Amino acid sequence: MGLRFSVLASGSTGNALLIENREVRLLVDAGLSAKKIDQLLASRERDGSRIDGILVTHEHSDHIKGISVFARKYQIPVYANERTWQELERLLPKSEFIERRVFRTGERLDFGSMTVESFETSHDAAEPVGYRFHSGDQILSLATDTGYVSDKMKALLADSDVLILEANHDVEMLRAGSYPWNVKRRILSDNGHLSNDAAAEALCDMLTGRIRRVYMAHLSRHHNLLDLARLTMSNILQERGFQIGAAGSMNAKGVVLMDTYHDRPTEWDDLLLA
Ligand SMILES: O=c1ccn([C@@H]2O[C@H](COP(=O)(O)O)[C@@H](O)[C@H]2O)c(=O)[nH]1
Repeated sequence: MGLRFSVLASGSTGNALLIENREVRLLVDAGLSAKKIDQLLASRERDGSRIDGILVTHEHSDHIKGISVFARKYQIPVYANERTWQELERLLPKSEFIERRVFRTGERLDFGSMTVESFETSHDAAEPVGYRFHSGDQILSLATDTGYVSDKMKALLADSDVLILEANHDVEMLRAGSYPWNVKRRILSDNGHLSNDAAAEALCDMLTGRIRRVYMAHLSRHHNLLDLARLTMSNILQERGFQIGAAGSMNAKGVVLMDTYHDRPTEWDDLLLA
């Protein structure tokens, strides 16, 4: 059954991903106000009353800010692993009124005809995860907020039709930027965020034939630019012999690099399309 998704918002001002097939609709993270999430959903002609679950990647505010209000307003169950739940219970207002579901890291959960699998990422949160969504023979994977892509992650992510992958910063922009040194050190660490170069290097190991599109996600507004991320990643990939396909081209050869935005959703992506 066909999967489609829209990255509703991506970056440290708030993250949310909408994914659905004909029967099931899920949100991953709700890191913006509930009002803003309502607006973003409306712009994709959806609303909160038909969301079957909210999956949480980790407890940082840009991933959970709107969860409490949104989940309670529409009575949507929230899924996270045990250690993330411990943090959510501490951080979220009125968390006792949220429908609490445990999604253990590494397990698969069936949501009707959609199966979701979580996997460990490398970030300075209690138990951060990424997710893979299976519907029929289609797979979408999401890996943001990770300072490092392990071989285990690479093997999972390589087996995806479409990948949403963090490309947070340009290393030189970050080094020259105004963040305090301890913040820069954190971002650059294995428990921080992937740079454009690191994302491309990891991608080189993952482009083994299946991945057709990669969404460059969680870009810093201070230390990155969409064009710079695209150029840096394209250069590295092309140097290694990979072809970069044209966005929007139905018969794109090679991998297509796609944009995400802080403040507006991406167009629907039907995984079935070439
Ligand atoms: O003063 C700050 C600014 C940012 N952070 C954290 O750094 C990373 C990257 O942020 P970008 O906005 O993508 O540049 C993110 O995790 C922020 O939360 C910070 O800790 N302190």
